[in-house]
Amino acid sequence: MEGLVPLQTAPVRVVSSSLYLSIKRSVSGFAMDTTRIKFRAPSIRAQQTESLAVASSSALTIKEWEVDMYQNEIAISQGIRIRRKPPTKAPFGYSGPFELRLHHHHAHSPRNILEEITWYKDHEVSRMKELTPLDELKKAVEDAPPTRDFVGALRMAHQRTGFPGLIAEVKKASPSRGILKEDFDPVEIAQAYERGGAACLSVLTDQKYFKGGFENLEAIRSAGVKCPLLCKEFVVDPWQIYYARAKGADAVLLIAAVLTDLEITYLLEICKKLDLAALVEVHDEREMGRVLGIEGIELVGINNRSLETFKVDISNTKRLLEGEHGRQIREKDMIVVGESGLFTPDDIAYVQSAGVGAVLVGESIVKQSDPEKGIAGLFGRNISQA
Ligand SMILES: O=P(O)(O)OC[C@@H](O)[C@@H](O)c1c[nH]c2ccccc12
Repeated sequence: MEGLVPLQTAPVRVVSSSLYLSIKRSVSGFAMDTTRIKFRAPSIRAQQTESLAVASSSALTIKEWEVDMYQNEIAISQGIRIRRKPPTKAPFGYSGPFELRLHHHHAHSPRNILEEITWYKDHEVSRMKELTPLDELKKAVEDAPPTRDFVGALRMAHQRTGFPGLIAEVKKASPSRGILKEDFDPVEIAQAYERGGAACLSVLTDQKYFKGGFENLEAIRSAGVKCPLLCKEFVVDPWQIYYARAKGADAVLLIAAVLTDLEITYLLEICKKLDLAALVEVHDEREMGRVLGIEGIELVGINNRSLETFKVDISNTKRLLEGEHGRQIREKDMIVVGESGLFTPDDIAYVQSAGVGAVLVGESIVKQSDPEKGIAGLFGRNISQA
């Protein structure tokens, strides 16, 4: 946590600035005062305006490039391999303090699927923001009905059944498994999950890679499903949190492999403000260590699938809960969610004995012609009643 600015000085003003830009300004502490550059122009004489504008825009381009580079430096220092944007060439041949680093940024194509999704998301979000600016979302959020208690629902289900609380996933397809269900009716699936005893639901909202959508989230909510809903997205910008809340989410996913510690801290703060639960997802020891250093996390997900290689190994959950990390998790009373690759009652028993209080399951139950029965098959008994 060293190097973090206290939250009150971190920029809470998210209007029209991307998360990573605003955060990085505060982290690296250098003066990137774009407002000043812009505001100075009108006050000078007309014939100077144009050349100044050119100079300012070069200065701005350089500063923006530097900001990206600083962002990468911070991420690299935290062991984050996912680059948040395709690296661009240094503007005007300028390399600043990064001369020695530049050879790391040659690859202009994504190195793995998570990086590809993250780059695409950045692009998608900037387009969506133009259609629905943050101010508009803020108004929608004010009028939105209150959220339902995601964490409470998991704890209650655990008490009621003696099994880890189930987050059942409404997922049509994935980059690793292709189409999971052709005749996909999100509302029907959600209702079947609820009847089958799911504590909460996870709804994929990514269109391009998972064939999901925010319309599914909205439709499930307005169909009267009572289970709290997790918006399963690749969050790279605070705008997405407001959007998820406006579309009926009760919780959002934050992936530690793509977000720096400060970004997670900042996004958690926004979730708190909007009454949303946050599921912070890790895949390895390093990410688990980082997440344990961040205050205020109630739900930590251990993904058994690598989003870089697609390799699935459920012993990942056990490994990450051993030793010092497991001790800290118990001490903090966090709920651990075992995620991905769970198919049988033995799999459930295995991750339960490793220490999870909840599981996130998609493929094995969504594929069934009757997802309600799929849940009973997964647990080895009907969990819809006590
Ligand atoms: O279908 P599975 O193997 O049961 O996995 C569900 C869920 O864990 C998986 O969809 C998931 C976990 N973390 C993610 C992050 C993004 C997209 C998807 C995921």
